Amino acid sequence: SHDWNVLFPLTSHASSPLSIPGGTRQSPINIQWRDSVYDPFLKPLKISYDPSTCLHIWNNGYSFLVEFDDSTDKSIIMGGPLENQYRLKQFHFHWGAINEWGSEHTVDSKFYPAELHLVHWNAVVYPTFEEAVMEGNGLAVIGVFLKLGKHHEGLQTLVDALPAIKHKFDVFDPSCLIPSCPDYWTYAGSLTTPPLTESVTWIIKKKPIEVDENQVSFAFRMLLFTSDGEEEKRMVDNFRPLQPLMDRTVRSSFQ
Ligand SMILES: NS(=O)(=O)c1c(F)cccc1F
Ligand SMILES: [Zn+2]
Repeated sequence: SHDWNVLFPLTSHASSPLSIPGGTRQSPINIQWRDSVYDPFLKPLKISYDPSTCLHIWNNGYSFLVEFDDSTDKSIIMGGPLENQYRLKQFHFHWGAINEWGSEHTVDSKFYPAELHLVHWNAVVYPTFEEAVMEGNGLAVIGVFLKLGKHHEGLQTLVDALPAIKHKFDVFDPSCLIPSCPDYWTYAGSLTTPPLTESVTWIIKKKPIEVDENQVSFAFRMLLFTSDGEEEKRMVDNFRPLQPLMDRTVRSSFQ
């Protein structure tokens, strides 16, 4: 796994004291189910995505991501622990070389073979994604665990596009990758890749989605970290090590 625990000489913005990685709210973390605190004031998460905002899928050398047109409020989430609505920018996955590990977050120290992150930014308060990345309430990421089980139709659409990685999509509705069970945990955290800024309200769904062996192994593990012509390095184990909980409480939307 990549250890992004490197300290960056990040410029601090006069407008907002930037929390440097190695700070007090880093991600991912282990979610100890019995230590999570039910918060009755947490609202249900409201998700409304417009499939036509889907742009393309590409390999950024660290994961593969599907990017969305975030120039309007067509694909947004609101409610849950969030004070504003947040715009969908992209989703990506983290996975392991084998099915024993791969997720970034763990539940009672259990790893899942992969984890989906749907990245949203607070376009109500900040003019650009890049600025939101630097602010404590700038981002909201929905985390969904993947476990091995039956074939997942929605994911297959993505898997089919992977070989031709720079793939133009016409439409894709990422809500098909989110379990219908409304239960989630939430905590204040950070990006798990550079710049590791402490700007993420994490919303981790309690229920995993099921995908079959081939979808995880063929799809994710055929991707490469390297570009054409370089000596091939399979893209696996692209997850950050667990970070200390420090002075944080994980809240649950369920009892
Ligand atoms: N892994 S993560 O969801 O924290 C993440 C990234 F990888 C990249 C950009 C934003 C972001 F939020
Ligand atoms: Zn991620």
